Amino acid sequence: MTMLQPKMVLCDLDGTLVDSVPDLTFCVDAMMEQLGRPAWGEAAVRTWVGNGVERLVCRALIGQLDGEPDPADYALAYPIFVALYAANTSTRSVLYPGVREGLEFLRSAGYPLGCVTNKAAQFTEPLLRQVGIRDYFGLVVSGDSLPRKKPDPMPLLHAARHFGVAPTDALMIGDSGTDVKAARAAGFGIICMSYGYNHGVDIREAQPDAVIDSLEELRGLVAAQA
Ligand SMILES: O=C(O)COP(=O)(O)O
Ligand SMILES: [Mg+2]
Repeated sequence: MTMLQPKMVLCDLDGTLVDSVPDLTFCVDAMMEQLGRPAWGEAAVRTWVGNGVERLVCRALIGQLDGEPDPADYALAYPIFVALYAANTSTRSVLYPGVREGLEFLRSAGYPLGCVTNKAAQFTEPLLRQVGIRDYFGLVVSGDSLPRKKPDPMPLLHAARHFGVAPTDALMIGDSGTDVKAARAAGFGIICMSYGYNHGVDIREAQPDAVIDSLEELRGLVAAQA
């Protein structure tokens, strides 16, 4: 692959920068326990992350990716989950290896950086601060910051406008088909991490422009800003 020369880089959060599944699993399982129902464990929860907190709660209630829970079950479960995750946003969550080095490289190479996640803002901001990477980002767009979230292109296009960059000059780094769809719809380039959450499916099937194993590999893929 030839060196990319974007003018802005946006990073997804869960499964790209932070392995948040240990906290999300703890909260899903504690919620299920409070509801008097069996826990799911990390392997199941890992396949359910990526479309925001509401969908995660729905999936835990029905035990699968697609479909809707009973509205009364959801009304009971959602506030329980939110309270649990507010108290366990970063207790067990860690940066993936190479993330800090990758962000350092992008910053020193002169890129405006944004974080675009489907996680609700009340959790995104503390998580970024608590894992020590909030200051890399000139803009953070959460799942509830705008009327539509990924896979809609809206949050990506909002970030491009914010930084005054044409979508065709923008690069998204993600881990899921949701990120690939949003990037394609926005006209961005898209590189995916091999290690993230994509509902148990190999991200190569979504055909991003490249798949990498560590954010540090960006050194060999994107050029410094002129
Ligand atoms: O599903 C979520 O809450 C967040 O997922 P994302 O950071 O990968 O967009
Ligand atoms: Mg993700």
